Amino acid sequence: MVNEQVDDGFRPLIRVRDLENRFGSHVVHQELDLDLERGEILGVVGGSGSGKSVLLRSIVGLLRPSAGRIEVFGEDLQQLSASARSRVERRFGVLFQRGALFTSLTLAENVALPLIEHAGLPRSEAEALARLKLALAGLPGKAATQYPAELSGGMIKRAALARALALDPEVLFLDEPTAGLDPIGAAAFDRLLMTLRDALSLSVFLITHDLDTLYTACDRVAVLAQRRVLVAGPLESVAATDEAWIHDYFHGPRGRAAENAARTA
Ligand SMILES: Nc1ncnc2c1ncn2[C@@H]1O[C@H](COP(=O)(O)OP(=O)(O)OP(=O)(O)O)[C@@H](O)[C@H]1O
Repeated sequence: MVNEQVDDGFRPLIRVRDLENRFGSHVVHQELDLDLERGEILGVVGGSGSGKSVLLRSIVGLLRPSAGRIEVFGEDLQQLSASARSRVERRFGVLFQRGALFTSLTLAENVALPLIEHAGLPRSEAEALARLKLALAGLPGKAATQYPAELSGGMIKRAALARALALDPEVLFLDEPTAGLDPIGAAAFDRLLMTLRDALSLSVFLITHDLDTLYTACDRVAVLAQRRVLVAGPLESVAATDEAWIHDYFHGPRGRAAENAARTA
């Protein structure tokens, strides 16, 4: 694997080595290595079914890998006790592919839930803090009392982001956050992500099929193919890799359009 890392003298925040994930005889990952550096937005791309979401679930502790090592903040997740692991996992914020908000709760109640359940805050304080998180995610004040069904797709994504930020995470995991958004909404979400990364010193693991996001928001890109991370590095060097899927992805009509848009921006 080619893994051009940011040489800032620190260990990577997340270090995945020799990861294997299999479901029965279906091997999804084998000998997969990946680093997430502190403060970076890492774009994770790959064909449908290449194992991007499975990788995310392995790192955040929702799926036990078949083999390999996942170090987070310098600690090997498999070696930790359940309570130590849950302390590590509390430092993660996750936005899943379909947002996964509770439809029977208002946005403030949705965002307050982790604050009540995991931080033990009383409801009134949790909901006050939830309103701040919703504002941080760019939602107007009145959104706090609205239900998910009353909102546009873009607002739902922002609310899910607010919930992912509820416990002040250090690392944010996003699974296709701009899927289903119109190009203007997607570009606004990309800008919000960069602003939050800078303001909150976040590190971001971002699964995306959105080429514009890769060009505008990501510091590095990792390509999943052939059960592993085939290449990881700055976008220009990844796009120049001589491999059929990578070539078609970055140099097809959509890839060229995204590159031109980024150049003229
Ligand atoms: N719980 C599971 N049981 C069995 N197979 C699974 C399970 N979860 C994922 N898989 C399989 O693992 C493979 C990788 O799935 P994954 O969802 O990670 O792909 P992906 O790269 O995120 O795809 P997409 O871009 O379409 O979202 C798929 O073949 C999927 O069917």
